[in-house]
Amino acid sequence: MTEAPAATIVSAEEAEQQRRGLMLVLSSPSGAGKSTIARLLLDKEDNLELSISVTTRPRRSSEVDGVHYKFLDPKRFEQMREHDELLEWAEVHGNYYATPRGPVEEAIESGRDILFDIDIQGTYQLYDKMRSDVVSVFILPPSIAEMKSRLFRRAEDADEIIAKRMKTAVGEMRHWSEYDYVVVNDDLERAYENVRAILRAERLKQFRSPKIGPLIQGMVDDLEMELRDKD
Ligand SMILES: Nc1ncnc2c1ncn2[C@@H]1O[C@H](COP(=O)(O)OP(=O)(O)OP(=O)(O)O)[C@@H](O)[C@H]1O
Ligand SMILES: Nc1nc2c(ncn2[C@@H]2O[C@H](COP(=O)(O)O)[C@@H](O)[C@H]2O)c(=O)[nH]1
Repeated sequence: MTEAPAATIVSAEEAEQQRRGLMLVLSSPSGAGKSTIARLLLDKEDNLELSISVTTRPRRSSEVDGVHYKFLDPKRFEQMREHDELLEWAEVHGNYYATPRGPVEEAIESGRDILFDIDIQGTYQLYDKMRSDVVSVFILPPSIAEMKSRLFRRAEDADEIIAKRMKTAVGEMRHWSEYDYVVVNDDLERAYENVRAILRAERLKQFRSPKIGPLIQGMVDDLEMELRDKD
């Protein structure tokens, strides 16, 4: 009897490569530590890149144009908005921020995961446009006092800007339950490991790799046929 060719999932890597990239969204009130966690993830995780936002906010001394943000004047920001070049945009703490559309669409079509450090307004817009691609994580500080002291220790913003950010925090924190996951950033290493675990598990959700289903079915069919032949 001629044996049917065995179906096989060639490798876990190949199965993984066939999937669409996912959009990992990190949000938090200012000072909870989402940018710090984002940096650790980007350092350690292959196949994960940052969505570099555009903003009209002035550059901080520690920031590099084109690496942390693309810094634009309000006129150029408005042009991008009018030309539909932005996937989402929002006014946050009195400045404009937005996600350029092109790099995100290119990454997820090519199976590369993309990390967003964006606020709740932007997250809602991504939910509206591409909910099944989005995995959202809300980062919480262990306490409001610690969040405030982190903002002062960071020493990047003037006191009145910190006061404005604390005010905005109230509205932002009310939306924590709209996120897929909540991670408390008390111990940085543990918080980072939790977000990493979320990313790794989400990559394996079966609906992200639609081609894996027929391969699994083929293996089951092969085994069934082999057992039937032996009977
Ligand atoms: N677990 C932690 N323990 C102590 N300090 C932390 C922890 N996580 C982050 N920090 C520090 O807190 C400060 C704020 O962190 P970060 O800039 O990542 O906050 P953020 O949520 O991105 O704020 P923003 O929205 O204002 O950019 C930084 O100085 C960072 O080094
Ligand atoms: N909706 C969007 N929000 C964004 C984007 N880029 C950053 N942000 C959020 O703005 C605040 C302030 O950021 P900061 O760098 O000035 O501290 C923070 O909540 C960010 O997550 C964006 O493209 N869209």
